[in-house]
Amino acid sequence: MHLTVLQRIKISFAPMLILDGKVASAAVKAELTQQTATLLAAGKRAPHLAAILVGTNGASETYVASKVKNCEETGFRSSLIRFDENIEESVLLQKIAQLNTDPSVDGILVQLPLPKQIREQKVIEAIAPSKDVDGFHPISVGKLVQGLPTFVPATPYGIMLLLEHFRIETKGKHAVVIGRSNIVGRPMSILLSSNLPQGNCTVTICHSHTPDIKAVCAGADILVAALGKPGFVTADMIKPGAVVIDVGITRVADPTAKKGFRIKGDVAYEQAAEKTSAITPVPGGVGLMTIAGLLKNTMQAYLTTHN
Ligand SMILES: NC(=O)C1=CN([C@@H]2O[C@H](COP(=O)(O)OP(=O)(O)OC[C@H]3O[C@@H](n4cnc5c(N)ncnc54)[C@H](OP(=O)(O)O)[C@@H]3O)[C@@H](O)[C@H]2O)C=CC1
Ligand SMILES: Nc1nc(=O)c2c([nH]1)NC[C@@H]1CN(c3ccc(C(=O)N[C@@H](CCC(=O)O)C(=O)O)cc3)C=[N+]21
Repeated sequence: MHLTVLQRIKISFAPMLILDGKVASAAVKAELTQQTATLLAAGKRAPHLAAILVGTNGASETYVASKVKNCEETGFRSSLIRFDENIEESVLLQKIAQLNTDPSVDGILVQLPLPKQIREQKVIEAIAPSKDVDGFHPISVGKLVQGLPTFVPATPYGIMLLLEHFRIETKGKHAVVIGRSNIVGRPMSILLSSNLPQGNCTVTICHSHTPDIKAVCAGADILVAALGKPGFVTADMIKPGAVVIDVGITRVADPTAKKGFRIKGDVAYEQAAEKTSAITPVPGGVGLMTIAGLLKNTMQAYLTTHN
């Protein structure tokens, strides 16, 4: 059934809320910009993020460029270190070792995915945990699981910040996370089940072996889709009034679009939105919060070594 916006407002308790990543990330960035200005006024240096990009993957280029731009907007220093697609693993590990001991660098990020000849796990474990602003190092993950202060992976961290910004009540709710990757689904499930203000959910985590995933999702008060299958979540999988967080970012060819592609989320937005109480748009939702989470981690890395 297709309803106009006005009809929807009339039949629901409250109008559907768009969880706008532009608005929430701007609030996070404004706070960080203020903090940086205070540091500079006190004669201290700005936080410094070093981002490493291997090869010329189009999407990775876009994300890293955006991270660097956001650093600049916040008054942070950033260094973009580029390597050829064919570099040897040892060269990358050597660079990381150098950044680990460079006192002018607070955070180190190696953009994933990496080319085949490089073992991702080796790279993740080479980063000093004190500079691990992606939160992918096993020490960071272990602390997260134990509920200890640490760097939280930027995407789930950004989602927690988004929920906080829009004052979404999570306590006692049933959250379903689709996807169990180390960078999104798994840490997301840990945060939602933690006793943080935006946690205290009962969490179900789904993956490619989950039977009857539609029914599981339809039981969710909070549904996080992070599987990378455009339009996977359809209206029949949504409990009326649910909060839906769409993490998916897939480039789908579209000759009518300016760049020749369009970005699609994991949720069939139009049909889903009619049933939700709140939903994130793609683009303009979780992606922007990921960058906000990364910037917050970089400030935290700076403060722990400068205070
Ligand atoms: N907005 C942002 O800031 C970010 C967006 N992303 C996007 O989020 C999406 C997920 O990323 P990422 O976690 O890295 O992806 P991965 O490919 O690493 O993980 C996908 C997960 O989804 C599960 N999955 C795949 N197909 C199905 C299915 N049909 N039913 C149930 N589960 C399924 C997989 O299960 P199994 O483990 O069994 O294979 C896996 O656990 C991508 O679109 C990515 O581009 C990623 C990072 C940041
Ligand atoms: N070491 C590492 N850390 C990461 O955090 C990491 C990574 N590797 N590899 C890839 C994923 C993906 N990711 C995104 C970041 C920003 C947007 C983003 O800014 N999205 C905007 C724009 C989207 C666009 O125009 O492409 C939006 O959704 O509105 C999206 C996705 C970080 N990741």
